[in-house]
Amino acid sequence: MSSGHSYGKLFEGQAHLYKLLYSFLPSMCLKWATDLGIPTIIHKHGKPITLAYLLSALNLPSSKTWVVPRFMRFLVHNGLFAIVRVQDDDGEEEEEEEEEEKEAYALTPASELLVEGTNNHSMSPNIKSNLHELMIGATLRMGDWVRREDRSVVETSLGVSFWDLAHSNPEIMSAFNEAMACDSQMVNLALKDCKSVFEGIESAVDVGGGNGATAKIIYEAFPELKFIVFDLPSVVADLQGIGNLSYVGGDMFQSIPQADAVLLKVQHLSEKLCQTKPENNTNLS
Ligand SMILES: C[S@@+](CC[C@H](N)C(=O)[O-])C[C@H]1O[C@@H](n2cnc3c(N)ncnc32)[C@H](O)[C@@H]1O
Repeated sequence: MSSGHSYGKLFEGQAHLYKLLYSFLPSMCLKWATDLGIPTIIHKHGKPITLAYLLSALNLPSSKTWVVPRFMRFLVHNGLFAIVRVQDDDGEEEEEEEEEEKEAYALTPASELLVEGTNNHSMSPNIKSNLHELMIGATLRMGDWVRREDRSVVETSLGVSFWDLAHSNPEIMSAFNEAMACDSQMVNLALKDCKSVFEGIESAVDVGGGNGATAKIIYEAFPELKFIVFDLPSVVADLQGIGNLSYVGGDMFQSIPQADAVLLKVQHLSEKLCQTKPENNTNLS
């Protein structure tokens, strides 16, 4: 070969390529488990769930049940679930037979964060929004995006920016806001241990604060704090402040309101960066 790599190295390179090629599979299986509500099923079961119970809760066509143990094992390998041994209680009628140990699927800390309906820090809206087919479809167009003048891959893929898409499509906007809000609920957990961070501060601004989910959590803990949620005018237009919590519209790349502390939790920074030339990004450092 002209590059000079030995055949042995090229075989290793092929294995590495396959690894990169299929590295989207953990994400897709994460979406599969979230869409089917498997973390919630396990949680409601109240203990690790055997395959038989899981299949009965999922109620899939019989032609598809073979998928479940394979995907579950893959997700166990990736840390989303754990396998434990339990006494056989799979509900099948086995009269007077000795109880047998079976494998069962248990929640890990990661999948516990995907349980829906029982706590206020479920991350499943985040999974659904970030792995939405429109977003995944857009990332497939990165090659086209760099060849064109489009500001973002979403624009290359869909013809409009993500924000224009979201503002004209209530379903996308609400999925996005839910994703951001559930991520913000994690602040609740952090605040329990880190209250000192806000002590001694009289005012704060949450830049790109969305619908104020993070702000409300902090405001509840520190009602004396003058808290501004700063976001695009179209985002905050219909939002009502309360007490010391207020909403201000504007463009963070032009200016932001004065405050003692600035919060910047903008998960889609890459999207934003794709829309902003590097010399304008110094504000973000
Ligand atoms: C990923 S969301 C984060 C929302 C919130 N910080 C949270 O964590 O839940 C990014 C936010 O930045 C806002 N945003 C985008 N461009 C902005 C700009 N130029 N000025 C102010 N806010 C902007 C968006 O409207 C959106 O609400």
